[in-house]
Amino acid sequence: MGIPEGMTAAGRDGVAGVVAQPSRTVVALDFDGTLAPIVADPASARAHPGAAAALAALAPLVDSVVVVTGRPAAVAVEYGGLADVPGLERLTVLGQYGAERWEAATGEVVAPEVHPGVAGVRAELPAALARAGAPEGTWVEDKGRALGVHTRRTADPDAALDLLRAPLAELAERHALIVEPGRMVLELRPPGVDKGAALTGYLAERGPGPVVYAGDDLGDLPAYAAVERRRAEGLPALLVCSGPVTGEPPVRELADRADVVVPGPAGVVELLSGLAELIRAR
Ligand SMILES: O=P(O)(O)OC[C@H]1O[C@H](O[C@H]2O[C@H](CO)[C@@H](O)[C@H](O)[C@H]2O)[C@H](O)[C@@H](O)[C@@H]1O
Repeated sequence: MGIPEGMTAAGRDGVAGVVAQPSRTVVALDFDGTLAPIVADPASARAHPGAAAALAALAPLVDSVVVVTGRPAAVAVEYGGLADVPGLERLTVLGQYGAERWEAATGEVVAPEVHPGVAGVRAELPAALARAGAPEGTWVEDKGRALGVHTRRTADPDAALDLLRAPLAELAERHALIVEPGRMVLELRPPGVDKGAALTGYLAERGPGPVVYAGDDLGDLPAYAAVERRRAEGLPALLVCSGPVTGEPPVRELADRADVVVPGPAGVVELLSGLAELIRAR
């Protein structure tokens, strides 16, 4: 059975709600650290080998499945192997914290104009990193409408983050961007969107019903808050924290608010499979 022990009472209510009303249930999932194991090189990240199959088994049983990610939507689709998968014909991917939207039905990404501040940050970032003394291994991920500064491959990733936080905040602010902190990364991105707004907008489209959300990082906290608001309205919900399997500590704020902490993407895949099993067995 893929439903882990030790879930909160509210989480058990969430599971019961999903099983009672699958056709009204939205299943929302983060990508890196939740569907895809964390790896040192962001370009090498790929979904857990069982992820697409678990999603494809669950999707026809529920209202909808949506991936809500900081990645560009097209990148999550590619790294997730999520295009042209039987069972995932209705999949939605909300990328760049909700700024982009990809639908399996069209295979296209819809997104607004790139924020003008991104070009300025892109131009100034190398000099800003040099001035700040960014250690060897600091790596910039250019996501088109945002830039991520990764420290995972430096000798001391946390110290590197501490060193870079203030200079990157100053650079972002001068170009009207914000800094989104994550697991060994500081992302300079436009304000006005986050996973909470993205998920709230998506849930409003789908109507009232149970919701499952799984995430692993600070950027998932606004989505947790969106789910907690639904729960306060009396709708069943299940909050899942995908705990790190890399040796790093879990994101405490997330683990403390989750109904259950599972061991990384393998645990998420098992839980999704367990939900599908329970729905089919009802
Ligand atoms: O919202 P997510 O799907 O969780 O995306 C958040 C960021 O994830 C990626 O970085 C993280 O995963 C990398 C690959 O495992 C890892 O090397 C890095 O340390 C993590 O922070 C991605 O590179 C970013 O673009 C996403 O915004």
